[in-house]
Parts: sequence; structure tokens; C-alpha cells
Amino acid sequence: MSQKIGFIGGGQMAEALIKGIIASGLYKEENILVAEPNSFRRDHLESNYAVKAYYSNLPIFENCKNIILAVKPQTMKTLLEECRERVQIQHILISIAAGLPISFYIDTLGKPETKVVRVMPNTPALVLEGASALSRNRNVSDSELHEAEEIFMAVGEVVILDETHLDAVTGLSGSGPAYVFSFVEALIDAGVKSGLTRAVSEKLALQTVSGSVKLLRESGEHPAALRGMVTSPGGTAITALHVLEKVGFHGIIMDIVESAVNRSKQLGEAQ
Ligand SMILES: NC(=O)C1=CN([C@@H]2O[C@H](COP(=O)(O)OP(=O)(O)OC[C@H]3O[C@@H](n4cnc5c(N)ncnc54)[C@H](O)[C@@H]3O)[C@@H](O)[C@H]2O)C=CC1
Ligand SMILES: O=C(O)[C@@H]1CCC=N1
Repeated sequence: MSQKIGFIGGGQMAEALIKGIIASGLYKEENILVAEPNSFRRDHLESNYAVKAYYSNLPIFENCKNIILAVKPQTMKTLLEECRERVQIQHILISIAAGLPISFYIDTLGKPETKVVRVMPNTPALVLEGASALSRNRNVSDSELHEAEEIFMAVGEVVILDETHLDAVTGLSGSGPAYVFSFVEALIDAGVKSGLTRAVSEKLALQTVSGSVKLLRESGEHPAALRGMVTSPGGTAITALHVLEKVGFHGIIMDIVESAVNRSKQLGEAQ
């Protein structure tokens, strides 16, 4: 694709998307423009991905139709106020900020005709295994939504949802990698505590998690049915699951996701 794509904010999530988009071949390096005030980040992105990085966001608005807003939610208002005059009818603002509703962009810019796509991606986009949910406002046509969808399809799975579901997505898949990494870290430590070397424990823990996900996907079975296959009567797995259920594992997971969903809503209301 010779069309250019712009990023405003060149942090962790922008980098994940840039890396994935290049690896997938959707955009060439020279057609990816990034506006980033931090010179270390600009140097990092230019030297690692051969993209064009600028201090100012003016080149982004001048050259790109699809513009990914990848700054923190707390910074978004200042950014929108700064670039109010630069946002034109041809631009599609694709924001990945947690919590901020589409109405926030329209109200802050004071331009009701602005095309906005709100997205919640996640960091496994770095390895083309991301999970993203997209929603749009009425100014975005089907073909424009499809272009935005293609960007995130290049780095993983995509669902199109009504905006009312985006906070739930933020709590589940947007923040989800953090829960999974914590679980894996704990599993590795548990192996070490039981006498395995860290290297062996890490190898076994990672393969256990990725193998279990593959089994879930390929068998199409409910997780409870597959759990049943592991638990022999009077065996080790059921003994361990007893401990897990005594501390309320299901409830804890539901509580952590709910807390992230509520935080996402709060971020939207606070700006
Ligand atoms: N990290 C994650 O796992 C996910 C993050 N998000 C969202 O992505 C957005 C970015 O998050 P991260 O990449 O984690 O944050 P980050 O802090 O790594 O990146 C933000 C970048 O924006 C830059 N920046 C600040 N003001 C700017 C301005 N006026 N113009 C251009 N750049 C500016 C900062 O220098 C920084 O490099 C957030 O809104 C977050 O809610 C969404 C899904 C997952
Ligand atoms: O914690 C955060 O704010 C970001 C948004 C989703 C995942 N990480």
C-alpha cells in the first residue's frame, strides 16, 4: 500500500502496531509517519523500524488520511486542542486511548463532522497476535471503517462492536496481557519453588499456556470439559483446583476485569 499512515504518540502501543504493520506488509516503513516529542523515542523508532519520526504532528496531518492517536488518555485533551485547526474532513482519527468516548473527540475539537474510530487493541500486536475491538461514529463510512479494520487485522483478530462495549473490551483483552503475564510469572516461580531450574520452569510454563490455548482453539471444547480431562479422581490436578477454588479464583478474575472496566469508565469521565 503506498498510502501513508500516521501515529501521534510513539510509545509502547504505537511501537507494537508499527512493528506488526511492517511485519504484515500492510504499510512500508517509509510510509509510516510518527509524531513524538521525546527524542529518545524518535531515535528508537527511526533506527529500529526505519519509519519517519517528527517532533511536530503537522507532517502527519499534511500527509496521512488515517491517523492513529496513541497518546495517554490524560494527554488527549491537550493534543486535540493543539491540533484543532489541523483536523480536516478527510482525516480519520483512529484513537486507541483507553476510556475516552467518541463524543470526547467531537466535543473537544468542536467539529461534529470529524470522523472518529475508537479502538482497543493489545500488546500481542507486537507478534501479530493482537486482539482489537473497533467502533465508529456516524461520519465514518463502511469503506473507511474497513480501512481501519485492515490496520488492526494486520496485527491480529478484530471485532467490530457498538461503542457501549469498549470499556468491557478494555478490561478484558486490552488489559488482559497484564493478567496473563502475571499468571505465567507466578507459574514459573512455582516451578522454581518446587525445585526446577528457572530455565526449565520457564520453558514448561510457556508451553503449558500456549499448548492449552491451542487445545482450546482446535478442540472447540468448553474450558470446563478440557479441565475435566486433566483431573483424575483423587489426583494432583483436582487437589490443586480445590486450593484455587477455596481462594475464589473465578471471582478474583471477574473482580479484576470489572475493576479495569470501571477504571476505563473513570478515565473517560475524568477528562
Ligand atoms: N499499553 C497497552 O497495553 C495499551 C495501551 N492502550 C492505549 O494506548 C495509548 C498509549 O499507551 P502506551 O503506548 O502504553 O503509552 P506510552 O506512554 O508508552 O506512549 C505515549 C507516547 O505519547 C507521547 N506523547 C505525549 N504527548 C504527546 C503529544 N502531544 N504528541 C505526540 N506524542 C505525545 C509520549 O512521549 C509517549 O511516547 C494510551 O491511550 C493507552 O490507553 C491501548 C491498549 C493497550
Ligand atoms: O493500563 C492502561 O491504561 C492501558 C490500556 C489498556 C491496557 N493498558
